Amino acid sequence: MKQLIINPGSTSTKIAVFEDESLVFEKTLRHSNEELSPYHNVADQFEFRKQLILEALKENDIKVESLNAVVGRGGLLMPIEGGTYAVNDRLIEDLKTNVKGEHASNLGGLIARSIADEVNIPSFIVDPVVVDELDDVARISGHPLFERISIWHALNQKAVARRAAKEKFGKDYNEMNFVVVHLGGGISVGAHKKGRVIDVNNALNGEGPFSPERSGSLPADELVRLCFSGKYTEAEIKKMIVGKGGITAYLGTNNAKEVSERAQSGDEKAKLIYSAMAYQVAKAVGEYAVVLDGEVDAILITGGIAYDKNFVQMIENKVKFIADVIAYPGEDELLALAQGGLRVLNNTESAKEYK
Ligand SMILES: Nc1ncnc2c1ncn2[C@@H]1O[C@H](COP(=O)(O)OP(=O)(O)OP(=O)(O)O)[C@@H](O)[C@H]1O
Ligand SMILES: CCCC(=O)O
Repeated sequence: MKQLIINPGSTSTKIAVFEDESLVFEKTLRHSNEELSPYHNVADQFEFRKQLILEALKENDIKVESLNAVVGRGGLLMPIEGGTYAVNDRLIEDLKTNVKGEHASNLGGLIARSIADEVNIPSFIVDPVVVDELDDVARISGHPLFERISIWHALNQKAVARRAAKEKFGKDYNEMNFVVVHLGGGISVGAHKKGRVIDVNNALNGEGPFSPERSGSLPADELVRLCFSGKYTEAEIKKMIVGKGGITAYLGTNNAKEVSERAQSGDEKAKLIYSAMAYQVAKAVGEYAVVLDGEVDAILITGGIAYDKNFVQMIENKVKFIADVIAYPGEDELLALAQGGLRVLNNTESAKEYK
């Protein structure tokens, strides 16, 4: 079975073609702040990203007609259990209307369906960012008007945790306790207890460590003051939290690799901010280790920034007293999406219906 896989992230669109589980072709289409800045919202990037994908397929002589399915990473939907979902009209409607807000992965389902429909093949999404397995106690925020919700890098965190369980421990994911850290354009840290993620920072709505383009948790009183200062619109303040927060706000770039290089070549501000990001991630690891009652089999660090050994080392120095740190740079998301689609195409699983 040949599938096109589409994984739109905040700063990139990763694509691949798999023949069953074998990779035929893979490409990361990177999008700089400058390229994305003309688009007012994520949905406006639909045509831009779709055309880049079609061009990449053409350049590599892959015909859309040769595909059996298209799988996209989705999306900010209603909270749902994990699994593979057929992209139905309801799902498209919710992605188009941003039912739970804007997110790059909303484009995954939209572009997958659009390409698949042209050649009459099925389209799917797998383990979207809204997979919700929180313990009830973790939902309590501190005020009844605010409920904590689960928005995180579910697909990659789970794929990496399954891989570590199998490769490093020879066990099933459901037997293990891990703290998993995803370091991408956004950062999420999750407590995986016997196959369920019982607590995780909402990486999209101002919780947890800051990241290349998100502020993470901010001092609440200061934030309220800013909101009522009359200096900023609601949209501008939201952008300070997601899109133009974190490293982007401090250093004017969302490129952590560039910041790492600047830090190493003597830029003191870059060094301070980059170290502060590692410091906040390490603090979060400690927090989620407590969620697991200190029973942590390993700390897994993944995502694009995990390619930076110095950054991983900064975290490891602070958390190695908890458990061993294992780095999985990049991500297993493309394969995880392909496997999700394949389970349905091979009839080992039925596609779930999004209602
Ligand atoms: N060798 C490296 N050293 C430091 N940072 C790196 C390195 N390679 C990639 N990165 C950084 O990783 C970040 C992108 O990570 P990733 O590709 O996981 O994010 P994304 O898919 O765009 O967003 P998200 O993971 O939040 O959905 C960028 O800031 C990039 O500069
Ligand atoms: C929080 C879900 C994934 C992301 O936006 O980085």
